Amino acid sequence: MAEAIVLYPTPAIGHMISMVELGKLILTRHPSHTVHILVAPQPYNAGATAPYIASVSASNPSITFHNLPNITLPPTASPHHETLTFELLRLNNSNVHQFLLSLSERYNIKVLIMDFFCSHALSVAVDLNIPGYYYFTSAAGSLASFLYLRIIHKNTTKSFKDLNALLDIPGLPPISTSDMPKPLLDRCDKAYECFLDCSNSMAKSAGIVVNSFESLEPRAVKAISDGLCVPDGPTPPLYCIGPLIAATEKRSGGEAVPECLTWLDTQPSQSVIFLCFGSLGLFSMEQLKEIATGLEKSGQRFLWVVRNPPTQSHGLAVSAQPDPDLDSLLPEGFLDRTKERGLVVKSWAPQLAVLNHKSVGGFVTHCGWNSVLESVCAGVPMVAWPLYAEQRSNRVMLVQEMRIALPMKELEDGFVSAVEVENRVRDLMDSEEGKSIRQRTLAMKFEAEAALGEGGSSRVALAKLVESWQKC
Ligand SMILES: O=c1ccn([C@@H]2O[C@H](COP(=O)(O)OP(=O)(O)O[C@H]3O[C@H](CO)[C@@H](O)[C@H](O)[C@H]3O)[C@@H](O)[C@H]2O)c(=O)[nH]1
Repeated sequence: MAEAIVLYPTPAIGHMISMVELGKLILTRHPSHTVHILVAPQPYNAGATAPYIASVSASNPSITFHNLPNITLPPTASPHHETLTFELLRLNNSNVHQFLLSLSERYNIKVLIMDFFCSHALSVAVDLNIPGYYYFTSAAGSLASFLYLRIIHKNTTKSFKDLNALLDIPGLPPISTSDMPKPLLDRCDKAYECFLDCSNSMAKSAGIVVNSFESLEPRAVKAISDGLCVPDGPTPPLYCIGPLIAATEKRSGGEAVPECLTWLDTQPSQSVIFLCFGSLGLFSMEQLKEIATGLEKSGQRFLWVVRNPPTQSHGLAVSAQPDPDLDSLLPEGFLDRTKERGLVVKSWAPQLAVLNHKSVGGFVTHCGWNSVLESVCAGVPMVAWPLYAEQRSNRVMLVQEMRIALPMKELEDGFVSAVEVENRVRDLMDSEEGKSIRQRTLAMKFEAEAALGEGGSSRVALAKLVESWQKC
């Protein structure tokens, strides 16, 4: 029977791409395997996946996608969209069970690799005697804090929101409780319970694959590998196989080059700062105007992706957004006054191609981990402006531990002033501090290449990973 690897991503586009890249990577080293990817329905619009799935299917015959049925979610009191994701994936367990059973009639299933949001599926893998691994799509430092959550939970009765303390997590700089992901702040919330379950399941898995590389986060990797984050039992083997980022899209001859790339062609080398905030990040109109004022005053060249403000309280693009009307959103005359040195793109830009353009010299990012890795691989230093999920703790690591970003500092209510935008952008592009961050980021780019190259740490980790399930 042919050997099958089953991958179970979270259906959000950012998570799915990362997991598919893992599948492709396994196939490049072990072309005899087949990769089967489970596609759960999305609980909210987290980026259209259908065109992406179609293009991957067309160009990779060894990768097959399998849709799981739609599920109606019961109402939840939790205000966090993460709860919906956990719940939807939990309710799919019987479908996953069914799917694995039927696949096992035709294939020898070697492994089930789950995104951490799919943590409930570990019990299905255990039931069917299939090794269950996790794929962690964020930093090793974040993984350290997720694994250690169980221990923090045991050691206090208070919610993070009531603690106002610095957390001492192995392998990380001190992290303020307020920098923990929002869904973790209230221990009575369903989302907290889901993450805690996930922390417990991960500690019991056959292994954890993380999209990072050792020299980017040596302390966090060592703390996990040394067992410090799971002090009350064995730590599953850790495989740092990153950085895994989607390959830059190849353009066919007849395809139009996006305007922002032709505009970048006309700009001096490393002169432009790029501002883009992931697949879900949105700002209020007031905040957009403030960013515009800051950019204008900074005098720097910029390329800025602007979306409509949120219509719901989450501040996330949870439903498909129409393109913004820039004239009504941005300060009067802004576009005209900055047209010689700035370009505003509506809704979405080809980020990877932009970051790899020679004219781009800095990146203001929401600190989503894929964006961080893309920036590192392009050697572009960052200004860290976290918005949601684990991005606040990513900022702490990027600034204090990896030293490849400057922090954007917000006011207590989360608002960032024009002066802060102006200063931070200027600091990154034009100061001694910015220069040292640029050099360090460039060094990390070369470290990333070395990790993925022959004999590199990530290449070796991937070989060990595949070997681990061959033995089962
Ligand atoms: O205009 C845009 C906006 C985004 N992207 C791409 O979209 C992806 C965004 O991924 P990421 O930076 O990881 O952000 P999110 O989509 O917000 O990712 C979620 O998943 C990540 C990995 O787990 C977490 O680190 C984040 O906090 C979480 O929000 C990247 O590949 C970008 O290149 C574009 O190409 N153009």
